[in-house]
Amino acid sequence: MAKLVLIRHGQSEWNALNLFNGWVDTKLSDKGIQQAKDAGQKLAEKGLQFDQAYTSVLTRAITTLHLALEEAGQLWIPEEKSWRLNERHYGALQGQNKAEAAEKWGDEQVHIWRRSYDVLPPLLEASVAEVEVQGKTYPAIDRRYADVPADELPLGENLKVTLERVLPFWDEKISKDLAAGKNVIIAAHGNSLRALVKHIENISDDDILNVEIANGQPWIYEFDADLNVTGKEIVE
Ligand SMILES: O=C(O)[C@H](O)COP(=O)(O)O
Repeated sequence: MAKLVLIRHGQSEWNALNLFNGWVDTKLSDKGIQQAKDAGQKLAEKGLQFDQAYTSVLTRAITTLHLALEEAGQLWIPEEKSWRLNERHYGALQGQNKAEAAEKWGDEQVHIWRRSYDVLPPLLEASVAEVEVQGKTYPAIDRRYADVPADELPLGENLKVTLERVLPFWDEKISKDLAAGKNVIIAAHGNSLRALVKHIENISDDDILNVEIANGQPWIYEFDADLNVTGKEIVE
């Protein structure tokens, strides 16, 4: 019986400001740091022992993984980072305030952009090199993506496209570990994890709209050797 723990990163500085993050590399807020430590504490209390960790190439997820594993006394386990576990790319919405976007385009349109399965957000223009927020600039793309084929680098993603780029990583890495009986922990993002959950639980395109994963909240799955889900717990 292999276990898989999914943790959405703790609150980021931009979550706290209600801004669309996407691929912009924001840090954890103080609250987010505490949420990540609390998650690790809860995993330790459950006696979970991990064999492999995966995370994205975004600081808020990496930091969450490290804080949680440190709290659980397992910072030493093998870990791998991949852009395939990144948050969905939020296109031209990145850096915008979610409430202001709803005032500008309407609540319904913004909800569709945020939660629908297959509607793309407004795309970022390829020429846009930086996102500027409150006088600070953040690179839209940087050298961490140097090995990603140019035609795979997104300018905006819906959940469907996010799932399509997460799936090869599930097939090549995560599912193989689980089939080998390894316990795996993944620290990633609200929407890359919703994509994974959709795949793992075979959730319909309509029903995935209502799935929300809270910051720092561990979701624990148990699998048999054929990768059927035999148990699920959301740790409050
Ligand atoms: O990218 C973001 O802003 C968040 O991590 C997820 O945002 P959402 O809840 O609006 O999809």
